[in-house]
Amino acid sequence: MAQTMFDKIWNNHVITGEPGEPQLLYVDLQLLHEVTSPQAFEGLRENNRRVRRPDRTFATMDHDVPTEDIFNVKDVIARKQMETLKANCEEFGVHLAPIGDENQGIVHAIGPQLGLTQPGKVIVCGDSHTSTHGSFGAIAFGIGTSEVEHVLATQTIWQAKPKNMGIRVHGKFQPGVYAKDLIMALIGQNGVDFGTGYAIEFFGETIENLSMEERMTICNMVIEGGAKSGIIRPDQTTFDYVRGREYAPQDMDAAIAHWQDYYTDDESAFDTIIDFDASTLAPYVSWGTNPGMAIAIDETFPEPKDINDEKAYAYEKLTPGDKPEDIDLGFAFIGSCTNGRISDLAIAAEIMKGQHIHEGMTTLVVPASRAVWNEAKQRGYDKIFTDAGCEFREPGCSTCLGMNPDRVPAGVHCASTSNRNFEGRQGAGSMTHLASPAMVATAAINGHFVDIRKTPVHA
Ligand SMILES: CC(C)[C@H](C(=O)O)[C@@H](O)C(=O)O
Ligand code: SF4
Repeated sequence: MAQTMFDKIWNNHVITGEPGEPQLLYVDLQLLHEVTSPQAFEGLRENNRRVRRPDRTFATMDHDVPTEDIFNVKDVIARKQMETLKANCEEFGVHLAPIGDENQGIVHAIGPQLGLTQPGKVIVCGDSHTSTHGSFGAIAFGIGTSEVEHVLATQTIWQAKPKNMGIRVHGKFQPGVYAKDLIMALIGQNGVDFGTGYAIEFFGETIENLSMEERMTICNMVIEGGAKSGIIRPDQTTFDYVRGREYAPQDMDAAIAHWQDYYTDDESAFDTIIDFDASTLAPYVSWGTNPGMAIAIDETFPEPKDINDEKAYAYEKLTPGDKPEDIDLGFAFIGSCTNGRISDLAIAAEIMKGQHIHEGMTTLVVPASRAVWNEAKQRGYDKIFTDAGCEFREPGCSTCLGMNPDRVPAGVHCASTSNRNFEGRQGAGSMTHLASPAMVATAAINGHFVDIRKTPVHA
């Protein structure tokens, strides 16, 4: 029977258990952050256990980082979580990239950047956007804190195998359309649960032509469409990205040969397939309180179809029939594990160069990692952003969620490159509108969204 890449990597990691039932998988890499690891370490301590493979475990700090003044953690809970992570990593011998460290950053940015994220691996983290790492041709998914403890203790995890969905994408993006729009459109058109029970492999010419960073954006958000994982076949783009990174395989040629063993046999291996034409895709903007409530920039807000839509309109203070241009923005956020990498900042910088953000707008540009921060400074983006009236911050999750001081005030609409627009996500009473970095940068300048296909600047 034909097998997908997901099936093959899965089968190669099964330790015990029958097909069709939960199986025990070997875990190649566990990433940790300060929010979901404290109880897991506490559990180890209580049971007098150690970390089974510290060399396959890597920790960083991201969610709680105060990006304006990183060493001045005023919030008591945040400080406690970070101090606890540091103490736990010391006690259990786990490598930690703390605040200020060259390798620190959002956990889903640093895995790829360090070469820890590789094709063929099973990668877990106590964080839902772990799906990001699947863009390298790995099985990657988020787990709960009790599972974090299980993996720390045993380097294994019990899992029921999801079904396989293939999303075949063809056609070239119009200028001003990006990977973010592709994944937002898939969720906007198919709903926040279309992927439930599935691992999704993205393939086709459009995907093959994307950079690794764009592929990461797509897999990052599959979880918002309900999927367990996203996965993309590793190719030359992947190999070139991994090669030479700190934790990359010593013998890349042997590794590449091995990774190619995992390729999906043929399309009959998928339980279901969706076709998507990228050539007619427009930039997307979310209007509501989940990522499925999103439309193309040239559409109008839909009539509410259920009570959830009605509630979303009431929360967002928007009216069906209005357009994304009508949203009166007060805040813009460029960052997060979805769109806080160097190529995202490059696009935003290109647009912001010589421009100024709209009067009354607050705009935060927050690199996903220290390495991105360094690179952005080297390229002079920090100056472009500050000259344009933005704040260029230190790396962390920042305004993606209100766990640190970078919050959107109540009643303010925020154009955001992040991945979730839930009620209060960016601060109590804040209203989030998800979009690509180019859309958000342009919106910051205009004070409202515009159809960037009609503006001259596209990076
Ligand atoms: C804090 C963490 C558990 C959470 C997640 O799992 O995704 C966060 O990263 C998020 O994006 O909401
Ligand atoms: S950047 Fe946002 S989505 Fe990503 S890990 Fe941090 S809080 Fe979660």
